[in-house]
Amino acid sequence: MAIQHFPLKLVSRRMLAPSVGHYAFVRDDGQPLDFIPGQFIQVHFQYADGTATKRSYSLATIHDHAIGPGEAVDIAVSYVPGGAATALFEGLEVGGTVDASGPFGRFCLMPADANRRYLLIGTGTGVTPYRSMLPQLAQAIAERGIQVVLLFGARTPEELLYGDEFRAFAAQHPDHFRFVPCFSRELPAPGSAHDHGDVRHGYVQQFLGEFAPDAAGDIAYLCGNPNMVDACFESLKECGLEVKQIRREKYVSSK
Ligand SMILES: Cc1cc2nc3c(=O)[nH]c(=O)nc-3n(C[C@H](O)[C@H](O)[C@H](O)COP(=O)(O)OP(=O)(O)OC[C@H]3O[C@@H](n4cnc5c(N)ncnc54)[C@H](O)[C@@H]3O)c2cc1C
Repeated sequence: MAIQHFPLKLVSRRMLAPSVGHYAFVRDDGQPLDFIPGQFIQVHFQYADGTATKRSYSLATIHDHAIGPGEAVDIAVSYVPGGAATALFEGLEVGGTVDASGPFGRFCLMPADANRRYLLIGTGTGVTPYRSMLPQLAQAIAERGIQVVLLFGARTPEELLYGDEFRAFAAQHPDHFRFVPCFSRELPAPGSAHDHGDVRHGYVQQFLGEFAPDAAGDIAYLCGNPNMVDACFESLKECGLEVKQIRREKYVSSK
């Protein structure tokens, strides 16, 4: 898939959590954006001294092929105190544009996968590739009857990005898709929206063993905080998964 350089115009934005924004752009050059769910784009800008820099953002768009002209190119941006791209995104108004390139990356579901189960593990905005993969997962459920476990690490219930959407998908596929939020700081209040039983209190890596990772049938995806990715990678290898069965995307700063 050819890498392209294109302008993105902001169409709308909303807060997903106190410090995470959902940004919906359209390509301002009227062209489609070919991508495979799980891939990311880069946003190019300059520091105050004029030095060029860029940051990477996973595509959150729920799609299973090219995003057509005028269709939304979605990303979720976590605001980092003092962050250069954070300042760019916080100051961006609807109608404003950013320079972007992409798509990049291989953190994707593979057509040749013959596994019985996907273990999808993410923290914070690291869950966005899985949002994008939902149509492909629905297809794999329909065609291959696969199981999917989504272990999503957030500090608090209000940081459960796209939680309603994942829960709705789980309700549509009750025998195949399990959504397990892990809250490191605070559990949902009894009776609140996220208080639906299948939640954990702690870090995602603490609960991997509960799902009995299985070298014979599993492929695991790890996305987000680099420490989480490393910890889960080691745990999964100890469970017998081969490196090729563990696909990783670390959200490191690309300054
Ligand atoms: C493949 C890939 C995909 C990515 N996808 C996303 C995505 O979908 N959404 C998203 O929000 N980010 C994503 N990131 C991270 C993103 O590219 C930026 O690194 C991040 O947004 C910080 O950029 P910034 O310019 O605001 O902060 P910077 O100016 O780069 O950093 C400012 C300060 O904050 C620290 N810092 C940087 N990142 C973090 C962090 N996450 N937590 C705490 N401190 C931090 C830095 O060390 C530095 O001290 C991705 C990274 C990669 C490599």
